[in-house]
Amino acid sequence: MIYTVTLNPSVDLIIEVEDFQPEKLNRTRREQKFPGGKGINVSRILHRIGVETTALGFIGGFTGAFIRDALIREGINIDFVDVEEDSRINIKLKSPTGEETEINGMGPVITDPHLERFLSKLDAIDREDMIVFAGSIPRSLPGNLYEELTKRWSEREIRVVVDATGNALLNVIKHKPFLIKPNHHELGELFGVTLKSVNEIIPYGRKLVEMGAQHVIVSMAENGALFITDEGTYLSNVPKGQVVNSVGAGDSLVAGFLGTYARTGDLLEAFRFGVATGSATAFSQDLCTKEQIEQLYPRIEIQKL
Ligand SMILES: Nc1ncnc2c1ncn2[C@@H]1O[C@H](COP(=O)(O)OP(=O)(O)OP(=O)(O)O)[C@@H](O)[C@H]1O
Ligand SMILES: O=P(O)(O)OC[C@@]1(O)O[C@H](CO)[C@@H](O)[C@@H]1O
Repeated sequence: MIYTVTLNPSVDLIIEVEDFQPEKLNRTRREQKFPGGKGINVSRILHRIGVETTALGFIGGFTGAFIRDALIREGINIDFVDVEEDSRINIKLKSPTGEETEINGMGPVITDPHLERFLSKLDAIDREDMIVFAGSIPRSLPGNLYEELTKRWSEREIRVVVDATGNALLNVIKHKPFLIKPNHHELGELFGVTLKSVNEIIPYGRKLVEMGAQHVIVSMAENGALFITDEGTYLSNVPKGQVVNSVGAGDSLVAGFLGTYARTGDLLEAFRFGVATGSATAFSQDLCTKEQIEQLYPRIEIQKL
């Protein structure tokens, strides 16, 4: 079982305007709503590729009901803690020229009893399972929550995956997470540098392995992705195509990787399938389907550097 944790799920409201004008009345010409949040996206993809998953986290109010109903309709196992306030709405504003602007909400207050209820659900996890902590930590929860949980589960030899930014990511690395997946901007931010070329990115990605991460994927959008382990560094291309909606592309990469690794135990195969999954989502309105991944998969090539 792959458990995903989304501490701050969202309704992702994707809106498209003809020609966005600040300080004017703008009208949408297309709108879509999806259950969102990084861990939830990982679970949605895992389910589509036939891997057992349960989505954990906190949901509340009418938006929480939308998220719950949408996931149940898709057949995804969920085990959320209910909170009193509404789950957030995250706005993804797209313009026809391809620019994407995001406004992510704060989310509901999570109290100590909510947190206790959530933590007790994690007791069910055992050695064969994996747990994915993905997305930002809401302000009402301790900022070191991922660190504490990664330490706890890694010590029990459970594979922990963390997709977060800044200190929430930096502080988990010493506890030897199975996988972390910063994009190249996030990697640069961790070290206070701006990284532009693959050659600049590689040494910083390797540092994360030296600091404790077992496997690191650095995604670089249309410039491919790097997979870095103790044993070596690998570069993947990405297929060329029309980006329709990149929201969730990074989460899809994580899900494709983990799902394939859980099935085959083959890290490079997992990386290749993961990249195909990320691109398939970038080229779709919603998250991608298994068929879309399989179409792109033959176009992905991995080379050892
Ligand atoms: N322009 C693109 N063309 C092809 N594939 C893409 C493109 N952009 C993203 N992808 C795919 O999505 C994966 C993740 O993209 P990216 O590096 O943008 O991660 P991210 O910033 O975590 O994503 P997001 O936050 O949008 O979910 C890439 O490795 C690639 O497979
Ligand atoms: O605010 P966070 O938790 O950092 O990110 C949340 C979010 O932007 O990430 C997902 C895409 O990766 C979206 O579904 C969701 O809206």
